[in-house]
Amino acid sequence: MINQLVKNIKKLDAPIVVGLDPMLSYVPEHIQKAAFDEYGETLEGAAEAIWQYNKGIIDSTYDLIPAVKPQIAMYEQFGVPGLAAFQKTCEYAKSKGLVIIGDIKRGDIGSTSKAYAVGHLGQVQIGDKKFSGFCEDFVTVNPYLGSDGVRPFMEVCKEEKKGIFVLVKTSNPSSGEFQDQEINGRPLYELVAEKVASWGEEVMGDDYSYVGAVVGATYPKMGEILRKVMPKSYILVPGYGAQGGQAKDLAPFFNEDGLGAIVNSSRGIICAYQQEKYSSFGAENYADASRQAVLDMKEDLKQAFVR
Ligand SMILES: O=C(O)c1cc(=O)[nH]c(=O)n1[C@@H]1O[C@H](COP(=O)(O)O)[C@@H](O)[C@H]1O
Repeated sequence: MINQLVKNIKKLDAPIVVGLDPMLSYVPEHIQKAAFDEYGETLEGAAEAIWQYNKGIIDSTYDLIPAVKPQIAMYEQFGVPGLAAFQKTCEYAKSKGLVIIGDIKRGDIGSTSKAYAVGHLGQVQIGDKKFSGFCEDFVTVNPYLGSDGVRPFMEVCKEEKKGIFVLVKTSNPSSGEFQDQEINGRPLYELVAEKVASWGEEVMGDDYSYVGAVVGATYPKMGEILRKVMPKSYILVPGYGAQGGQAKDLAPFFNEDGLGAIVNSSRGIICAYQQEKYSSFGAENYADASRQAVLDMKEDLKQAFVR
């Protein structure tokens, strides 16, 4: 899948992933009304609303972007119907040729990580048959439990030719509380990055590894160091846009050839119609506003390559 992701990025000249993080308050009134008329103001109604909202965004952007990143928390808040909307969103995006990065941030003791990996990236054995519970191509993995919490994901990735993005330096304001702590004079995120590089060598695609990393756009200086520590790992870069990360700071995350990183924007794209800049589209045309926001992001990111 890493080969497919790189291929899509090259073809579209767009190192962009749209984060499908739907909150009910983002869903335009007319979509909410139709869903609630059909299912009532229930979990099912909310799940239908976020699915229809996602579908509109996918339909208006799939030809511009290589991948989407649905954040499972936004779906889980609506319980089982929400998870069904997550699955429907992943399947639909896949049918449009998009690579799916499931933002699930899992990681546990080995046997439990194995179940997460099988459920989201692999296939579960039932009797003589195997079934895919969910169908992502990549998932995000929390490395706090160490190698035995990550290796089960790597094993499934090897079998299924899928991939993971391991949290190395996250974009949030408190990320330094633990991640920047020094151990023998070196920050923890650098030690995690070294581990990512060595795990990555075990499961290589053509040019990049099945094991990628997450590094926040909000920490570009660290991004510069981490790019060098993990030369074969693709870096998923969240934090652009709504969290304040700017295109001018993104150059260090990329290699000289413009590859090596993919930048996520969730609210900046999916809620574009609620921003002053795109207000002329109106709620009815929210998906067109999202398309314009992707085109503007693509243009904006070109600054990252002006070194
Ligand atoms: O793994 C992630 O994607 C992630 C890591 C990180 O360090 N920071 C971060 O914001 N994210 C996710 O990226 C998305 C950012 O959303 P926006 O701030 O709306 O673009 C959310 O789904 C976050 O959960």
